[in-house]
Amino acid sequence: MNRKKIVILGAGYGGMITTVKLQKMLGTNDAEITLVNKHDYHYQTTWLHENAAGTLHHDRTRIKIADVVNLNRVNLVQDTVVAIEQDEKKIKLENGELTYDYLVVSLGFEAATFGIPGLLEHAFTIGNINSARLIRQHIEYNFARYNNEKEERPELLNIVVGGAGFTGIEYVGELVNKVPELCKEYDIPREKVRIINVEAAPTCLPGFDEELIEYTMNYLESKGVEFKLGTMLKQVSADGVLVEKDGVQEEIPSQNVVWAAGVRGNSLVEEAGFESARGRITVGEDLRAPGYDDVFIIGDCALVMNKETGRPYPPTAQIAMQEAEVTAHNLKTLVQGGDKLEAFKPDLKGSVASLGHGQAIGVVFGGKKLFGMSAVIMKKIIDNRYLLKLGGLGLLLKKGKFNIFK
Ligand SMILES: Cc1cc2nc3c(=O)[nH]c(=O)nc-3n(C[C@H](O)[C@H](O)[C@H](O)COP(=O)(O)OP(=O)(O)OC[C@H]3O[C@@H](n4cnc5c(N)ncnc54)[C@H](O)[C@@H]3O)c2cc1C
Repeated sequence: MNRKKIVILGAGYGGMITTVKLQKMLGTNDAEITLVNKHDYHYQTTWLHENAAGTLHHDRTRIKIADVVNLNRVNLVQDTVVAIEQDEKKIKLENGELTYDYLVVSLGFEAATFGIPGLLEHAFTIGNINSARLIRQHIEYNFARYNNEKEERPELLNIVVGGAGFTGIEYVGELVNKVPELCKEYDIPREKVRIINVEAAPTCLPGFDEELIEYTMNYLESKGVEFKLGTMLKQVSADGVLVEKDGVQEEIPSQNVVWAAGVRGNSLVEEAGFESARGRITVGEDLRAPGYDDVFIIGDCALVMNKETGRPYPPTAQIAMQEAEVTAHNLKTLVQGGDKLEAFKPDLKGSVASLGHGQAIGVVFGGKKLFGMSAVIMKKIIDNRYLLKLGGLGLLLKKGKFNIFK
C-alpha cells in the first residue's frame, strides 16, 4: 500500500480547516496526514487584540488542537519549522525532520517593520498568544510603576499604537475599555493617560467606507483617543517615538508602543527559495506554488490577485479558511489519482471591525453598512460561525461569544 504523506505546516485558520476537512474526506488508506505546529493549541488570531488589551483572557482564544482534530487519524507534531527544503521534499524541524509527498504551507504572518529604526527592538507587535500577553502585562506593569516614581513620567502612561488599519483600530477600541479599569486599579486619573493612534494615510481604516470611518473616529475620539493621521512614524527608542507630519517632527514619550501597521508572510517561505514578495507567494488558481505541483500555499503566506481591481486580496482569516477548503478538496483529488483541480474563487462576505464593548462597524452582503449594535451582533455571528465550523456545537458552547455588551 502506497499511502501518500500529506504534511500541513501551521495550525492557524488555514492549517486547521485543511486538517479537519481532510480527516473527514480521506480514508486511512488514502493518506497519512501530519499537522506541524509550534504549540499544542490553535489560537484565533482575530481575537488577539482583545488579549493584548486584557479585555479577554487568552485561554478563551486558544483551543487545544486535540479537542478538534482526531489524533487517531492525524499525526500532530508539536515542533517549530526551521526550514522547508522543497527540492528534497523535506521539512527541517527544531527537533527532527519530516518528508512529504504533498505539503500545505499555512505558517501565517509576521510584522512588517519597513526598516523603521528602533521598531523591532522597542515596539511590541500583536502576533500570537505570547506576544499579546506580553503587551497586556507590560502596560499594566507601567501603570503599576507610575505612582511609585519620584518624578512625573508620562512615558509610562502614554500608549502609542502605530497603524489605524483593521488591527490598530480594533486594538484601540479595546484600550478605551481597558484604560479606565487600569486607572481605577492603580489610582491614576484617566486624563493622565493618552492613547495615541498614528497613521500615515490621511484617514483611519484606509479604503473603508467614509461614513463608517467618520463613525469610528467620532466614537473613539469621544473616548479620548488622539488620532495623528497623515503622520509617519520615523523612529522608536526605549523612551518614545519620533513622528513627522508635513515636515514637522514631534517626539512623543512612551514606553508602550504597539506596532499594528503592517504584516508580511512568514519569512520561512522566502528562505525556502519560493519566489515571493514580502513573504507572500503569488499562487496559481489551484493554490499551488508556481513550479511546485506538490506544494500548496494558503492564508497569509499566499498572494491571490483580484482580477477586477488588479490588486491582491488583503490577507484575512476569511480568505485563509476558503483557501483551506479548496486545498483539502484538491489534495483529495490528487491522492486519489485525479488531476482536475478546483480553482480558488474568493467569496468575500464583508468585513466587520470591533471597536470594544458594544461597538463595531462593518460592511456585509455586498455593501450593507452596519454600525453599533447591529455590527456587534454580526461580529459575534462571524466569530461563532467559525467555532461551529471548526469543532461543532461543543466547541461553540465552550468558546463562543454570546454577550453582546462585552
Ligand atoms: C488583531 C488581529 C485582528 C484580525 N481581525 C481579522 C478579522 O476580523 N477578520 C479577518 O478575516 N481577518 C482578521 N485578521 C487577519 C487574520 O487573523 C489572518 O489573516 C489569519 O490569521 C491568517 O491565517 P493563517 O492560517 O495564514 O495564519 P495564522 O492564523 O496566523 O496561523 C499560523 C500558525 O502557524 C504557526 N507557526 C508559525 N510559524 C511556525 C513555525 N516556524 N513552526 C511551527 N508553527 C508555526 C503559528 O503558531 C500559528 O498557529 C486579524 C489579524 C490580527 C492580528
